[in-house]
Amino acid sequence: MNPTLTRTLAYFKPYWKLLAVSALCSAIVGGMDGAFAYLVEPVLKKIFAGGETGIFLLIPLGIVALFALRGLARFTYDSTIQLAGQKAIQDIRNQVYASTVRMDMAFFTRRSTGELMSHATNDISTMQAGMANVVCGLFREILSACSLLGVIFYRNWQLALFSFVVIPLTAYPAQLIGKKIKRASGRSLNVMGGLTAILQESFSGIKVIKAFGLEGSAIERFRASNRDYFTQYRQYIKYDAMSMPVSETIISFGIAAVVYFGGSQVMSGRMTASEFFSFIAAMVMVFNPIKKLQNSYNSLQRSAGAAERVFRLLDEPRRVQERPHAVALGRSTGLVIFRDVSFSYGDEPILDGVSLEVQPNSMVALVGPSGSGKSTLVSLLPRFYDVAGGSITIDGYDIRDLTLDSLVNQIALVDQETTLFHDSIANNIRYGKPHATLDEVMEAAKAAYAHDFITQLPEGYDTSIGDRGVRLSGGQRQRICIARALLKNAPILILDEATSALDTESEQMVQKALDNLMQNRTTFVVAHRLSTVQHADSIVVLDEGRIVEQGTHETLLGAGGLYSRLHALQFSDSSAMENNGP
Ligand SMILES: Nc1ncnc2c1ncn2[C@@H]1O[C@H](COP(=O)(O)OP(=O)(O)OP(=O)(O)O)[C@@H](O)[C@H]1O
Repeated sequence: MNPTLTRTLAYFKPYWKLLAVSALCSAIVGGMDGAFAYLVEPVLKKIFAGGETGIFLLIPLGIVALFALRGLARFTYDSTIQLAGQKAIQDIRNQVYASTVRMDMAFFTRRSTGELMSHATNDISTMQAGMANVVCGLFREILSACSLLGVIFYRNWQLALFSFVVIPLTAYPAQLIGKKIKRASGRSLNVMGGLTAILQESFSGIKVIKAFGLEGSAIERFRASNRDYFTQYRQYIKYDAMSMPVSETIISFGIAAVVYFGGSQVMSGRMTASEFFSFIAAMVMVFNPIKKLQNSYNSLQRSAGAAERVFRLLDEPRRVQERPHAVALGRSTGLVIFRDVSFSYGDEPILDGVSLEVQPNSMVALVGPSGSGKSTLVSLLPRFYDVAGGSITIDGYDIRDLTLDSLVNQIALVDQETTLFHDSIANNIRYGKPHATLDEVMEAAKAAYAHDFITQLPEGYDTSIGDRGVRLSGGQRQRICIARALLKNAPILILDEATSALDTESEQMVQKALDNLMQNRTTFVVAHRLSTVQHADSIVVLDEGRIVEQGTHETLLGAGGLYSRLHALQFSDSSAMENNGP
């Protein structure tokens, strides 16, 4: 069996009881199709023979009873199989989300958000449609076809053999068309990924689009992508619509031949008329499940394309992995050592031979020109990426030998993105410690200078924020992020340009909050504005991925190197701004 199909079907395993019930009911439905065709013969015989009024009256009652039983079986069959299908799809969707969220950062920089969203929504819906169609339809149609074929062969095996010479003729074009559908549908889904990416980008960047008056070109870009999707989908429609008429036309030749030969057998007395009717009834009925099986095949091809994409995502190797016997580190002292660390995102080396020892509870500032590798260096500490050479240790443990959970517990991060989720303020702060009490949340908010503005909001700590919630200023958002980090109370803190997006007034407030946060922690500060890091225990100057200077503000100024040049540049900038100011 096709490995994608085998893997998809494996998701049904936990729901085998539902499948068993549905299989039983589908056996009843399928078997009854054969019974109906078989009964045509004795019923017609009785009618044509005439006389037995009692039995004659029982026939309509029997028909109603059989249909009622078949209806009940079909209802149970349909509802149980759909339930199993939904449960399996739910598991796949959960697995796709969990495995995507757990991927390393390199994975997310390689793919667009829209593309990932498309996997979790469009691809899984397509898989769902295919699976419902196939798993729901396959078993019943096969049974139904088998029982009807039984009747056909029982009634007249020579005529049956003759009839079925034409049936394999339908298989070849059906298979050919099915393959084309798979290719066309795979392409249309790829374009759908692009479409979702444009939607996601333009809605999240709507401010820039408006500010630059780019609505027109955004609409044109979307239109072009939408047109592409339509073109691809048109291919799919064409093949899908073609498959049925082609096979039906081929089948009609067979039916004509069967009627001719069967009719001549009746006329020559080798078969009774009621046997012939029973044969024809079964023959007419058998094309229905066969056609449905062919539809299921097309649907299967389409969903196999989507399933392959979903499985490819699930199989994507995770570059950052937990080692088999990883150590769960308790609260560390915060001693961090980088030894001869090198790193690159692609071919270009980004960090080269970086060695740095950071003492517990000290503050180290990383400064240097844009692109010198400051953010990259700190992103290696929580293992957003793994070093290419050298090592990083916390309390003497190589971070790659620690469990991922215990490593993450050592580190709190505050960056300029101030990511808040669509949830209450209290719960946003709780991301730092999921089971924190409201008192703990408030204490953290007070230390982060956020308590006062939070209590002035309409619903205080229960106010909803994030994408669809109340609007907060950059400084307020940042203070909530700081409260979150305070609540986490990790021994190591990373501040990556935490104040660079703020104006001077809110920066002062955030700086006070940060001062509280930095107490008794090893702190890495990535900063553009040198004024914010003058009091750091150690200032590390990076240039083109190497440490070129290290020392305190005073010693570095005295040394007259890159730091003093950057400082002079910023100092002249700020005095120029003051001179030109209002
Ligand atoms: N996800 C990524 N994929 C590929 N290259 C990257 C990625 N992130 C950063 N880079 C590259 O790595 C280099 C160092 O970037 P990094 O952000 O670490 O520098 P930085 O000193 O923090 O810069 P800035 O001060 O402008 O934030 C740059 O050349 C950048 O283009």
